[in-house]
Parts: sequence; structure tokens; C-alpha cells
Amino acid sequence: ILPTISAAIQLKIMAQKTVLITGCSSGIGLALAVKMARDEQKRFKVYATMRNLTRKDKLAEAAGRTLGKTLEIKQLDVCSEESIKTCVSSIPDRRIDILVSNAGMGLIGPIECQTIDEMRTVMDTNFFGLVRLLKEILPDMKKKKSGHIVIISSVMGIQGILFNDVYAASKFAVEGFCESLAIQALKFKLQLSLIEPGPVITEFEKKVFEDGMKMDLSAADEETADMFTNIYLKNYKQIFQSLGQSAEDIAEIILAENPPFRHQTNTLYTPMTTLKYADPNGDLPIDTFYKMVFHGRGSPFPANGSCRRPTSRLP
Ligand SMILES: NC(=O)C1=CN([C@@H]2O[C@H](COP(=O)(O)OP(=O)(O)OC[C@H]3O[C@@H](n4cnc5c(N)ncnc54)[C@H](OP(=O)(O)O)[C@@H]3O)[C@@H](O)[C@H]2O)C=CC1
Ligand SMILES: CC1=C(/C=C/C(C)=C/C=C/C(C)=C/C=O)C(C)(C)CCC1
Repeated sequence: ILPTISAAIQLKIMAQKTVLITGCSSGIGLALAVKMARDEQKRFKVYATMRNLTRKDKLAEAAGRTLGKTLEIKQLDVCSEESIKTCVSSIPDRRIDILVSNAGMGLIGPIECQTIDEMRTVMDTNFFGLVRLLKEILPDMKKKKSGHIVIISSVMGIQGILFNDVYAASKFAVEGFCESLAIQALKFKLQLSLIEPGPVITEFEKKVFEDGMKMDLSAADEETADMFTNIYLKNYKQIFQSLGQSAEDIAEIILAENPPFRHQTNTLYTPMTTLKYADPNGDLPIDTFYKMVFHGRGSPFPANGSCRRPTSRLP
């Protein structure tokens, strides 16, 4: 009997997929790590990573009894090649079946009031962070001819939003990079999935809002500063409250479905992104956002969540 049991256990362990997730100190990364680690069929062994291990308590608490079993916490800073190498090398056989590139940060406000260094940090984290991870992990996946790369992008990887110029640029970079890479990946039987959430209520929302409120707007003209304060910041919380999903919602969606190449998680938001695909000239989404923002409709998404019907010409 004993050898039979151990063979069965061995088979189960073999079938267990190893998952590496970045940015697990809070939000989507934390929720996904915990959800996968708590999987009833124990399908996953999760390496939940974060850049600063002093922030691990929230994850450790949420992981509960899975900690040290189906969930392990490791240090990984997506802005450091060395940290990525050390983390990946510490995983048995460097085996990563599923990579979730989640670590990211926001930045809002008029570009006149942001430094190039601040913008560089956003690109370095959101875009080059993904590139660094893949440079380390992709060759192993190619060799094995198996692997799934899940990237937390954003609806802003498809359509820019007022005062999110650099953040949107970083997510557009992610999308262009992945769209190109997906063709090669297919040759190696690898799957790439871009997850495109709309607003999600996490630390991200708080950090971005607080930074926006503290921003020194003296380098901007009065009209721009007023637009940022009295249109963007004023409506920000309401937009997140009426449209926002939770980190758990996003985790559930990722786990429930085998995501296609692009997956928008928020059906309330799709009317806005559909405009992009509906008009190859590109005027329709810009005109629509313009009208929403500047024609007495600071908040385009009413509390019940239904979006107004877009029209294509400015009044
Ligand atoms: N919230 C939203 O509205 C949306 C978010 N997204 C995307 O979802 C992803 C997760 O964000 P979300 O959960 O909302 O926000 P959180 O702020 O809650 O989580 C972001 C995570 O990324 C980590 N991080 C930041 N920089 C680095 C780095 N250099 N190396 C490793 N980890 C890092 C943070 O760590 P630390 O605690 O150390 O700062 C944190 O764990 C991001 O890519 C974001 O762009 C997409 C659409 C909407
Ligand atoms: C607040 C606000 C707007 C919308 C903001 C949104 C929708 C933010 C979404 C953020 C996301 C998705 C972040 C992460 O990727 C509008 C429409 C410009 C109108 C002016 C005020």
C-alpha cells in the first residue's frame, strides 16, 4: 500500500503548477497569491514575491495555514536584475509554470509638474520590470516548451485617460511588447494573457490620489491646475466607487477563466474601450472623453454604472 500512496502523492506534486507572482505586498498580487495558494485541489505552488519583505505581514496573515506549504514569500524587486536572478535561482529547478507580472505603480497629474525621474521610475517599474522578468524566465519556458505568462496591464493599455499620460504610456508599452512577443511565444507553445482591469480599489487608488493631492501645481498654468484639481481629483473617488472592482474580483476572474490574449475584466468599462476599436481614425474616443470631461459631465459614469452613449463630433 505504502509505495502506491507515495506514487499517488508524487503524481499530485508533479501535476502542481509553480506560480511566481510579483508585487504581492497588497492589492491584486496579494489577492491572487492567496486565492491560488488556497486552491482546494492544491493545483498551485505559489511563490508570492515583493520588493520589501518588511511589508509581508498582510500577505502572511491572509495566507494563513497555506504559508510554508502552497505559498512561499520571496524577495523580488522588478527594478533589480540581481534581485530577479536571486529569486528565480532559489526556486527548485528554476521551474516556473505560470508567471504573473503584476508589480506596478500609477502616476497622475499635469506633465509640467512631474520630473523626468518620476516618469522614468514608472516606465522602469511597469514596463522594464516586465522586460527584466521575461529576460530571466522566458529562456527556461522556451526550453520546456510550456508556460503561461499573465500580465496585469490595464484598460489604460488600450485607451489613455486625462492626466494619466505617463502611466498610460507605460501600459501601452507593455501591450505593444506583449503583442509582438506573443507571436514568437506561440511557436514555443507558450501562452501570454494581458489582463486589462478598469479601476480597482487597492492601495494603488489611495497612493495615486494622495500623491495627486500633494502635488506642487505651481509649474502648471491656472487652467490646467484647475482642471486637475476640480475635475480630475474631485471626481476620482466617485469614479472608483461606482466603477471599481475589488482585488478579489480580479483574482477570481483570472482563475475562473482561461484568459485569451486580451481580457478586460470590467464590463462597465467596455463601452469606453470599444470606441477605440470602432474608429480607426481615433477621433471618436478622444471626442467622447472631451465631452464627458469638459461639457458639464465631470463624471461620465453615473452611479448606476451605465455609460452615456458616445457621439462622434464635438458640439
Ligand atoms: N488599482 C487599479 O485601479 C488598477 C491597477 N492595475 C495594475 O494592477 C497592478 C497591481 O496594482 P494594485 O494591486 O492595484 O496596486 P497596489 O499598489 O496594491 O500593488 C502594487 C504592488 O506592486 C508592488 N511594486 C511596486 N514597485 C515594485 C517593484 N519595483 N518591484 C516589485 N514590486 C513592486 C508594490 O509593492 P510596495 O508595497 O513595495 O510598494 C505592491 O505590492 C499594477 O500593475 C497596476 O498598474 C491595472 C488597472 C487598474
Ligand atoms: C477621475 C476622472 C476620470 C476617470 C478616471 C479613471 C477611469 C481612472 C482609471 C484608472 C485606472 C484604470 C487605473 C489603473 O490602471 C475621467 C473619466 C477622466 C473624468 C475626469 C475624472
